[in-house]
Amino acid sequence: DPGRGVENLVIIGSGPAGYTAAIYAARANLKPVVFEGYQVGGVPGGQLMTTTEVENFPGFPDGITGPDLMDKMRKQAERWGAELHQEDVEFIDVKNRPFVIRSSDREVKSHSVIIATGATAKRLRLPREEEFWSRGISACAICDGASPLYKGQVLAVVGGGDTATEEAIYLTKYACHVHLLVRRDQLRASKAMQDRVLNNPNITVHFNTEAVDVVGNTKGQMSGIQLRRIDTGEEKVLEVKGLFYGIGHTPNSQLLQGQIELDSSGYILVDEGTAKTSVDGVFAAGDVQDHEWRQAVTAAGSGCIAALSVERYLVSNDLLVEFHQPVREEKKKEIEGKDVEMGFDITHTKHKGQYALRKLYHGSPRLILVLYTSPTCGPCRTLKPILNKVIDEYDEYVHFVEIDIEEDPEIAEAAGIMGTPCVQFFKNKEMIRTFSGVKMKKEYREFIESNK
Ligand SMILES: Cc1cc2nc3c(=O)[nH]c(=O)nc-3n(C[C@H](O)[C@H](O)[C@H](O)COP(=O)(O)OP(=O)(O)OC[C@H]3O[C@@H](n4cnc5c(N)ncnc54)[C@H](O)[C@@H]3O)c2cc1C
Repeated sequence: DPGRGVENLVIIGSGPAGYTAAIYAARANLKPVVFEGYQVGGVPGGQLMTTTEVENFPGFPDGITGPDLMDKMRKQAERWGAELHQEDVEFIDVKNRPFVIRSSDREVKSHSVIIATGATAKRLRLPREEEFWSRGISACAICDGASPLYKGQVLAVVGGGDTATEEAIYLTKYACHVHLLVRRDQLRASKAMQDRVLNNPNITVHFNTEAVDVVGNTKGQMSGIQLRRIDTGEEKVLEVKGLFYGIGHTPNSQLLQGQIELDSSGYILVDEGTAKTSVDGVFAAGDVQDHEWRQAVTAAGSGCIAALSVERYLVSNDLLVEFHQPVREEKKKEIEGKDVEMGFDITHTKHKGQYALRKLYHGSPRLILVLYTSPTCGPCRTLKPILNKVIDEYDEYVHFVEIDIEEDPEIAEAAGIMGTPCVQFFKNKEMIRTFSGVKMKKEYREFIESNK
């Protein structure tokens, strides 16, 4: 209990900036408390959880997937004693001291704060966007591209920058053709990405074109996009089965509005070359204060600067309480592929693969929770430990099966899975509820509680 109930440092965010700050601060024995986020500003691990290969982060000559890189950063922060909570910060007061930071589950007082909340993908706000969200419209090609809904179909991506071009190229792995819809008469993406898109026969680029709305068929499925030419005003329907957004990001600084200085777009203002915000003791790192470079390595670098600045700040204000880490408990083993190969046993609660699902579907007297995942889906990695915890609480009441939709595509298709992660509950051979995406722990708990 350093400082009698007041922490040295709270870090908000768990992208490269947040975890790097956590590693440095934990190594300096500050025992930082990290709010990793959960839903409001993106998943724990941040934006790299939504990408496949990261080929420009130093130290990985053969590249590394975004989720693997973030797993490593998280483990490194945990190893040095950072206290991690997968919760969104809902309220912060940096006008009074000590600062107060509150999530759904706890309130923490702290002498210093690092804001590393990154940025969130923008939406187009089309009239029928909500109706088709996750049922045809997605903001994450990497998470949803492999789903049966999009495989072998004609798809569209909106945007003209690096995100949109990367998504269009990625989707050609699964789609039969990809249309790239660009409002301007040119691409904003880097020259290398432009060349890859323009030379790809499976991508058609539509310049001066905007999406006006989504079109559905009589079965309620998405069947196309209403397009408008910016230059002529001409409208037409482009037949596609999926629409992916790649139109940039909004800084996650809403929590700080009215408390520290932000620029007109909402980016946190810091003194040039430092992590110092307009409030002494509050520091900012990563994309939430950087609209220019927006890279994993620059975010990590600024996280390092922020943590070192916090240490100096605490020392110079005589606030630092050193904390020496206790030995940590070993973590519970998660299910692995080999558990499946070792044979099916209905007395076990956790299973994997279609064989186990079929056996349980026909033979389990319990509520069955099926988690559909895909290998490149970052949010799936966020959800797994959360579900694991909830399943442990209801051990004898539920059976759990994980289905990888790339390994078992026919199961995913039969179940109508349109994106990952997706959770379905079955009881007495009937599907009784679907949860798409990552939900709050309490939503799964409440559903199990009332249906166990
Ligand atoms: C598709 C894609 C591919 C990319 N590929 C590369 C690449 O190859 N190389 C590269 O260098 N960069 C790449 N980038 C850019 C890179 O991901 C970002 O620059 C970097 O992740 C920014 O890190 P960050 O720590 O500032 O924020 P983020 O990664 O955005 O993380 C923000 C964190 O804050 C948390 N958060 C937000 N609000 C709250 C709240 N209220 N309470 C608690 N937590 C909160 C979120 O949950 C998240 O954990 C890519 C980005 C995208 C979208």
